[in-house]
Amino acid sequence: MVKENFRKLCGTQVDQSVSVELELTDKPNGPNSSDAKYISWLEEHPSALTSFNSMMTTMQGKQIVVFLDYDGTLSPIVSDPDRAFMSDPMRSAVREVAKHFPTAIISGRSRDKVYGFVKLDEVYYAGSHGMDIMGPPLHVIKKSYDHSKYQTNTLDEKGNEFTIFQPAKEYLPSIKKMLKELKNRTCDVPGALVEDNRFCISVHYRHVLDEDYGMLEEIIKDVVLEYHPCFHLTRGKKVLEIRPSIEWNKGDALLYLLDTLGFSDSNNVLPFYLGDDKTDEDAFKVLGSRGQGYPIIVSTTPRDTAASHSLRDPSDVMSFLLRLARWAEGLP
Ligand SMILES: O=P(O)(O)OC[C@H]1O[C@H](O[C@H]2O[C@H](CO)[C@@H](O)[C@H](O)[C@H]2O)[C@H](O)[C@@H](O)[C@@H]1O
Repeated sequence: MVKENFRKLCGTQVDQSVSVELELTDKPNGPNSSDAKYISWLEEHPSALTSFNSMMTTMQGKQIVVFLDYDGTLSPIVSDPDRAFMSDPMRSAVREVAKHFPTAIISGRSRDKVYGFVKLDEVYYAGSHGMDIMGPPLHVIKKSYDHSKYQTNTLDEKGNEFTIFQPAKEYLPSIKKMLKELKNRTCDVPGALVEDNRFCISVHYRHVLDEDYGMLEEIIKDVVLEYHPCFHLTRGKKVLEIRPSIEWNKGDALLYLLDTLGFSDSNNVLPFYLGDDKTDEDAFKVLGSRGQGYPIIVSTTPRDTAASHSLRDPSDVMSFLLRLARWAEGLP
């Protein structure tokens, strides 16, 4: 019964890191079958580097806005989540892009943690899968978004004005309780790591032995069921994430930021969204349904995706950002 409920909570989502592993080891048609699959997938999701010039032909007269995921996009996936540092060259590339175009980072991490990794004041940040947004000050731009209940205008330490938008504010007391409970109950599962992402919680199992995984899953589903239906569970790369059950995801965060930047109904905006994980698919779909911009998936393996284009890894992402910045300067 509990298991059934747990399946309901998780939906039919598949842990992509698991499917990637299967893909790499299961090569029924010989050693090159995964390469062949990747090549045919590339035909449907061409590289944003090789398609760069043709993409740019649609840019004329349009305002580019750049949205970036963090883990797996601006920083490679590493075994210790606290050490997913951004390289200096990547930081420079993001800084270059942000000089020319409004740029935002939308991550599952807490906003403070992403800022701690990126350390750039010239970009906007949306943490907790978009449930904690630091965006442009609302009084200076056209505002068509009515979420004043969750918005506050404020100043940063340097006196810059900005707006904080937190649509899951009222869930904070429950999240704190869950966090404590999860930390207490998982401390006997070797390798399990509970990460506080402020408006959501990640439980990492990358270092949990296969034989202990079931026990960890049982603990998490017990805790989530206690708070169900106010919270639900989603899956990422070797991580289970507990999130408030509000209708708000990275796609909504993208729309909110476009709106606060003054582009809610504009046909003259061209958003790029670069991301590697399932949660980024919500943003890809939003761009698809607006029929605007370029959703770009970062992946070395073929994946089911709503993205139109692809990049292989963070190093490709860096090349793409530098190319975009050069294009803005009128350089080839
Ligand atoms: O939306 P994102 O910025 O992509 O954040 C999603 C999750 O990323 C982090 O976990 C993932 O990256 C870790 C570091 O490379 C890796 O160790 C882990 O296995 C991955 O799942 C982050 O720690 C999570 O809290 C985010 O939700």
